[in-house]
Amino acid sequence: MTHAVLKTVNLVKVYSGGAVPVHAVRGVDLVVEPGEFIAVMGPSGSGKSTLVHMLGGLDARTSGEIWVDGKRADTLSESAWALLRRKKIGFVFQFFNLVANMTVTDNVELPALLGGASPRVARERREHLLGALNLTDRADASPAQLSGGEQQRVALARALANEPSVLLADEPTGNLDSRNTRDVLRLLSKVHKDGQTIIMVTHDARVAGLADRVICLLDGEIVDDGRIARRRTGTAGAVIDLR
Ligand SMILES: Nc1ncnc2c1ncn2[C@@H]1O[C@H](COP(=O)(O)OP(=O)(O)OP(=O)(O)O)[C@@H](O)[C@H]1O
Repeated sequence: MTHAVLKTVNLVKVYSGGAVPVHAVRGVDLVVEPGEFIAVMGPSGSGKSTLVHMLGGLDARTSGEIWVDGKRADTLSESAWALLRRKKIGFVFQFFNLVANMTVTDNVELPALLGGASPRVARERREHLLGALNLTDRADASPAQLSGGEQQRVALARALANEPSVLLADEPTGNLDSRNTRDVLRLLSKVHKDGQTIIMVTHDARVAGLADRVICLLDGEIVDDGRIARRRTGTAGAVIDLR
């Protein structure tokens, strides 16, 4: 029997720094099976980013449990979380968050090296990813020399360099024009077909149409959780035309 890639039990986040506590996530129970592509939707302020950040250990939970690859994660120290993240979790954000003074090559190799890969393995993965993402000729560029779409593709390569158990994406196309959005979605769809588990926050119903399961949050609670029937071809690209 396979175990869940990610699991939460009664996960809660309260931001209590301000005058009034904000209950951002209220008791979320979630099981993510290997290979699922989940879109997280819901209105602004419904807790999407908070939930996904907690799943990756970027935001501490207030109470509840988080399990990553069958291991309890919410009780880990910050440094142990960082280690787990390097090995198991890839992140892509709306703003690309590349290291400005490093080349594309170094941006992509760094997480693999930090995750314990040998220089040879890091180089091989980088070559493969940049090739797959059509970025080989940009390998020596710095982020400032790249378009937004190219930067997001580099961010995707970086997030995948560790061969993570799960890719967490927070509005990955939120800052892109329609052509670059299509390119990034095509890539997400491709890695999903290759077996990558993905959880993606999006406001865009067309983007969510790529996923095979859509979770809707409202006021920090899951109010809908539905699997989308795939076409007979087995592709999930039923809503956005990725050709
Ligand atoms: N660091 C913080 N301190 C206090 N409150 C916060 C913090 N981060 C988020 N919040 C609040 O938590 C709630 C959930 O925010 P969150 O960003 O997770 O929602 P979201 O669904 O991702 O919104 P959006 O679609 O606008 O990005 C909101 O009320 C927000 O104002």
